[in-house]
Amino acid sequence: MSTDSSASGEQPVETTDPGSVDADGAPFLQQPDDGSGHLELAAELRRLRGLVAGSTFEDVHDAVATVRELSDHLEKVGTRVNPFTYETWGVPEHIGANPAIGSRNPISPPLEPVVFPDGTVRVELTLGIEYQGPPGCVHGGIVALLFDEMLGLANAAAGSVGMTADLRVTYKSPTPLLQPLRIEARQIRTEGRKIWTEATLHTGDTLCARTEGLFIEPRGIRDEDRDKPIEG
Ligand SMILES: CCCCCCCC/C=C\CCCCCCCC(=O)SCCNC(=O)CCNC(=O)[C@H](O)C(C)(C)COP(=O)(O)OP(=O)(O)OC[C@H]1O[C@@H](n2cnc3c(N)ncnc32)[C@H](O)[C@@H]1OP(=O)(O)O
Repeated sequence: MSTDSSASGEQPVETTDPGSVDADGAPFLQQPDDGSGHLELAAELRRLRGLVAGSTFEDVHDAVATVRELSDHLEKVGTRVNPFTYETWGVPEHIGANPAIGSRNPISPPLEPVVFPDGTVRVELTLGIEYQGPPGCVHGGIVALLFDEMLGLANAAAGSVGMTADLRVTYKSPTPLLQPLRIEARQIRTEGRKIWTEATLHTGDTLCARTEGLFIEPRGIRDEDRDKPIEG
C-alpha cells in the first residue's frame, strides 16, 4: 500500500499480518525506540501535561524558566522533521508525530494497538483530566479523534489506507475519565477506492460511543500505481 520509502532511508513501521497471530491479538504498528531517549522524553512530557492541566499552583514562575530552558535546549540539539517530505504513510517520523498514536508526541495518550486474526484492532487506555470535556468525562472531540485513528488502523490492518471522507459518531453514554476504556475497530467492506470501517468504545460492558467511517483510498497509492504521485 505504501510508496517506495528507500529515498528517505526510512522503512515503514513494522505491521503484523492479522492472519498470522493467535487469539490474544498481537501488537500492531509497534513504534521503534531509537535509543535516543526520545520516547522517555515524550513520556515525561505526558506526565507534565497532566500536571499542568490538572493542578492549581500558587507560583510556578521558576517552572516557566526551567521549561523555557528545556525548550531552548531541544530547539538547539534537535533536527526538525518536515511533514511535507515523507515518502510514504507509516514511517516512524510520520506515525511518531501522530496526536492519537504517536509515541513521540506528548499530546497522544498514546495508543498501543493489538490486532486479531479477523482484522479487529483493539486498544485499551485510560484518559486523564487533560482530555476532559464535561466534568469527569472525556471530550467528545477526543473520542472522535481516537475513533478516526482506530478506523485508520483497522484499514491498515486490512492492507489499505484512506483519507477520512465521512465520520459519524454516536455518543451513547458519557465516556468516563480515569476509567479503563476499550476501543475496537474493524474494516467492514470496500468498493473500489471506498472503504467502510466501524468502531465501538466501551468502559466495562457499557457502550459509550460508536462510529462509522467512509474512507477514500488516495489515488496512486495502490501497488500497481506506485510510480504515480500520491494525491490526497
Ligand atoms: C500492509 C499495510 C501496511 C500499513 C502501514 C500503514 C501505516 C498506517 C499509517 C497510518 C494509520 C493512521 C491513519 C490516520 C487516519 C487519519 C485520517 C485522517 O485524518 S484523514 C484527514 C481528514 N480527511 C481529509 O482531509 C479528506 C479531505 N477530502 C479529500 O481529500 C477528498 O475529498 C477525498 C480524498 C476524500 C476524496 O476525493 P477524491 O478526488 O480522491 O475522490 P472523489 O472522486 O471525490 O470520491 C471518490 C468516491 O467517494 C465518494 N465520496 C467522496 N467523499 C464522500 C463523502 N464525504 N461522502 C460520501 N461519499 C463520498 C464520491 O462520491 C466518489 O464516489 P463514486 O466513485 O462516484 O461512487
